Amino acid sequence: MAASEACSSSAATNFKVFRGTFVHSTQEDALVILEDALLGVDSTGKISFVEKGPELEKVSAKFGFNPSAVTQLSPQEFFMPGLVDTHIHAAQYSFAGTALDLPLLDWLQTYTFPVESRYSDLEFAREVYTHVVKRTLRNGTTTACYFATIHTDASLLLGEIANDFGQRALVGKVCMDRNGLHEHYKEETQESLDETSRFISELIKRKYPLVKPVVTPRFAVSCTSELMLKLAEVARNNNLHIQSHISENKDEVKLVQELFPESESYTDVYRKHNLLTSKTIMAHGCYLSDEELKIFHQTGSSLAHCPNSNLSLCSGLLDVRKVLSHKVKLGLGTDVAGGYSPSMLDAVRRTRDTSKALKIQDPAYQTLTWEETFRLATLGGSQALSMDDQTGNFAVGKDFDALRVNVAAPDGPIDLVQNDGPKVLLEKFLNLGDDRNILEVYVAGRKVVPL
Ligand SMILES: Nc1nc2[nH]cnc2c(=O)[nH]1
Ligand SMILES: [Zn+2]
Repeated sequence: MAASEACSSSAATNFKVFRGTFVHSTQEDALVILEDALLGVDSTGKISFVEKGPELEKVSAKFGFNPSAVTQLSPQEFFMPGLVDTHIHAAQYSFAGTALDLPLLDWLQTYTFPVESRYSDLEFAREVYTHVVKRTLRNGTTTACYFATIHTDASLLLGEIANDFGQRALVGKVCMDRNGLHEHYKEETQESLDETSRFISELIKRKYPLVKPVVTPRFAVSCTSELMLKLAEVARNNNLHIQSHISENKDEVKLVQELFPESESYTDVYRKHNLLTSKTIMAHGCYLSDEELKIFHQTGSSLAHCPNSNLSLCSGLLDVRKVLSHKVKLGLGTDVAGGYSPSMLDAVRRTRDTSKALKIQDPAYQTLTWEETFRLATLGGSQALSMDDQTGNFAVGKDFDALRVNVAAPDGPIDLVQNDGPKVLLEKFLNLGDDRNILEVYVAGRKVVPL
C-alpha cells in the first residue's frame, strides 16, 4: 500500500497494529526472528508495514494511527504465520483417529469409501464439515486444501462453511469414474464432468473471497483416461488448481502400472493426461524416481508431504531432502483420516520423525532442521499451493494470516523454567505446544479464533 493511502483517515480508523516478536520464513532464511517489531494490518486485512518497535512515534505519524491503540504482546508471546494444510480429506474427519490397521487400498475399500458414500446426506455433511473447519482453525490451519467427496452439493456446503468461519480454502469435489474397490461409490464419466462444471460455476458465483474450487481427480486408479484428459481441460479453461494422489504405496504404484501399461511411470500417467501444471498439488510421492521428480520440477507441480498418513497406513517414508534437492515445491499435509491428526503441529513433528527415521537407515543422511520444517508448514505450503503472493509469511502486501502464540499459556502443555529467548520459545511450541497455546488466529486480518 502506498504511504499516502495509508495516511487517509478511513485507513487510520481501521488499522490494527501489534508490537512484539514476529517469527517467519523467507526464501533465503528458514527462520527470521523480528524482536520488538511493529506490524500493521490495514482495513482490507493486508500487512501494510513491518517496522521497529522503538520507532513507534515516527511510524504512527507516517501511517496515521494512535500509538495508544497498539496491541502489545507479552514476552512469552509471538506471532507466526498461519499453518497451511496442503492436503486434507474433510469428509474423512468423521473417522479420524480410527481405522489405521490396513494398507492403502484395503483401507480405502474397508473404511473410506463406505463413509464417503454417506455425503449425499447434507445434514451429515454439515455436521462433519462444521467440525473439521472449526477444529483445523482452532489448531492454527489458516489455509486448507480440501478433498470433499463425489457429491456436488455437500462439496459446495464445505465451501460455504469454510467461508462462514473465515478459513482460506481450496475445495475439491472428488472425481472418480471407476472403482473396483467399491462399485457403488463412483460416477459415470459424463456425470463427473457435468457435476465438476456445476461445482466450479456455483462456487465461483458465490464470490467467496478466500474459498476457491480445485479440480480433483481422486487418483489414476479411480479415473479413466477420458475423465483425466477432460478434467485437465476444465482446469486449464478456468485457470484452476488441480489436486490428486501419486506414488503413495507400492501396491498402488503397481496397480497404476497395470492400468496404464503405455506409461513410463505414475508421473508419466498424469503428464500424458495434462494434469501436471504449475497449479497442481499431488499428495505423498513416496516412491517417485529422480526422473519423475525432474518432471515435477519442469512442470512446476508440487508435492504435499503427509507423514502421519505415510506412517499410519505403512505407506512409506518420503525423502523430503531429495524432493527439495530437485527444486520441487513441497508443503505439509495432515491427510486426515489416513493421517489421524487434524493438527498441522502434528504434521511438523511427523515430518521430523520421518527425516530421523531416514537417518537411522542411513547415518549419512542430512535430517531436516526444525527451522526448515517450520518453513515447510508455512511459506512452503503457500508456495506449494501457488498462494505465496497472498500468504505464507509477514511480507508487506500479503494478507495477515497469523497465529498469536503464548508459550506459557495458563493450563497449557508447556512449563517454562528459564528465561528462554524467542527461538527456544518457537521450538518448544512446535514440539510441545497445542491449541491451548494458540490465543488467536487471524485470516486476512479477520480474527477467526476465538470466535
Ligand atoms: N491417503 C489417501 N490416499 C488416497 N488415494 C486415493 N484416495 C485416497 C485417500 O482418500 N487417502
Ligand atoms: Zn489423501
